[in-house]
Amino acid sequence: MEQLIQKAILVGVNLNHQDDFDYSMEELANLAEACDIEVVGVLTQNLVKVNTSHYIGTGKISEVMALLEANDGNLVIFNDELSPSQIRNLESDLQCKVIDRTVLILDIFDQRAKTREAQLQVEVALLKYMLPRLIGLRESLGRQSGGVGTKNRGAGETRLELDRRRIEEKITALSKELEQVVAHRQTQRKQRKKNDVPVVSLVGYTNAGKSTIMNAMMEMFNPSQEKLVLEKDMLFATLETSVRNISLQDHKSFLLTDTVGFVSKLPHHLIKAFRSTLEEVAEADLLIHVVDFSNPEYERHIEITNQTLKEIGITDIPTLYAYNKSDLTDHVIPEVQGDIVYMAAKPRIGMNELVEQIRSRIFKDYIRCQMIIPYDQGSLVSYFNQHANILETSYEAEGTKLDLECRLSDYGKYEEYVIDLAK
Ligand SMILES: Nc1nc2c(ncn2[C@@H]2O[C@H](COP(=O)(O)OP(=O)(O)OP(=O)(O)O)[C@@H](O)[C@H]2O)c(=O)[nH]1
Ligand SMILES: [Mg+2]
Repeated sequence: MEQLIQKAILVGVNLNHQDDFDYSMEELANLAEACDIEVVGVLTQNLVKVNTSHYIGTGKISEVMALLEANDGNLVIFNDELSPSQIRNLESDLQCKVIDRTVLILDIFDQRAKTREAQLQVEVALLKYMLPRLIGLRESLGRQSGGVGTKNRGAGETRLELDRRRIEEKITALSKELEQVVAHRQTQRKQRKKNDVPVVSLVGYTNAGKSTIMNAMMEMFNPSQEKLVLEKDMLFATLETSVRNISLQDHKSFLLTDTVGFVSKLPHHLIKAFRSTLEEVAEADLLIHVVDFSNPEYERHIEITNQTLKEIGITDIPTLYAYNKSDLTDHVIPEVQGDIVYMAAKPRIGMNELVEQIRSRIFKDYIRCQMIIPYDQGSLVSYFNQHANILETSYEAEGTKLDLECRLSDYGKYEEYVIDLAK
């Protein structure tokens, strides 16, 4: 473990006046903070085209150097992914460690990953990020030793070739292990699917309040049964998908999943690595897109989240928007406007409204009917008591008479006992 306090200069290039540039620099500072790095200076440059050798213009290099010296900095963080040769050139000119946004995000994920699956996913992403950088290094060594082509391998080159092979083998081994973990989870998921319970997934930008909503729901509908999930004021508090059963008062139930949040410029390898985690989301019947409505940039967050969802192939799942943290705004809460619920999960305002909106969207396949269940089928009555909304129970000569709302599939199964459809 490195004990040295990291003091960083952030460097950003604003290519052709991107309107989200300032915001992405602010976010870079938050990412650094999440890695326990102190930001001691920021430098930006407007460019029409990046400088292939150093990313920033060579004139700017001395400015970075001056900032490093003046602030005792020992690290430079670039807002965009750098090529292997750019990192090399910058490090040799600046005489200090240079990293990019991608490494920062990978590092946060690496620190936070707790389950084996998340750890494997992050490790694969890290190795995949390293691989081309290693090859870049090999190319430069090859050039130095004057070797061209593959016949004339220098000693250094061979070693790197070995390193490269080792990394590739490791990626293969880890990917295999990951596949097994994923297969296991898929079996569990299939099992759940068979039970015919709707799945609702919380999605959204990191720190929007997804885990807080999950916990609030559990408090309301699943008090003692299962563990709460971690909610914390930091980026990427949640990395693994948790699934909890939410059973409403009328015994209609659904599964609620909480998962990793998104951020702009999420490294491609990472999105790919987390695809299996996000498969849960892909199979949801309803998405709750959680938005930090108190964040001035909330519209941008919505856009980035939708874009990321699209990248993992999620486009046509009905979506409800939870405009969370509205307690920090002037907006009246709770309020429902179409697909938007203005609410605040932390002080528990608008939770009932949110649940009502979920309910009206996912329990469409319920049917109201009356049944008479013979007295020798007592277990069926208790089944319905647990899995249906019983509106009235009375005892007739032929059996127990239930006026109930039950799942269509149960209705089909026990149609022989139905005496009347909805009144
Ligand atoms: N004021 C206020 N704070 C909230 C509200 N909901 C959540 N928070 C706080 O916001 C922070 C982030 O909440 P989380 O639930 O961890 O957010 P998340 O979306 O799960 O974040 P990641 O797991 O990092 O993607 C925590 O400090 C919460 O206490 C709210 O309605 N109002
Ligand atoms: Mg969370």
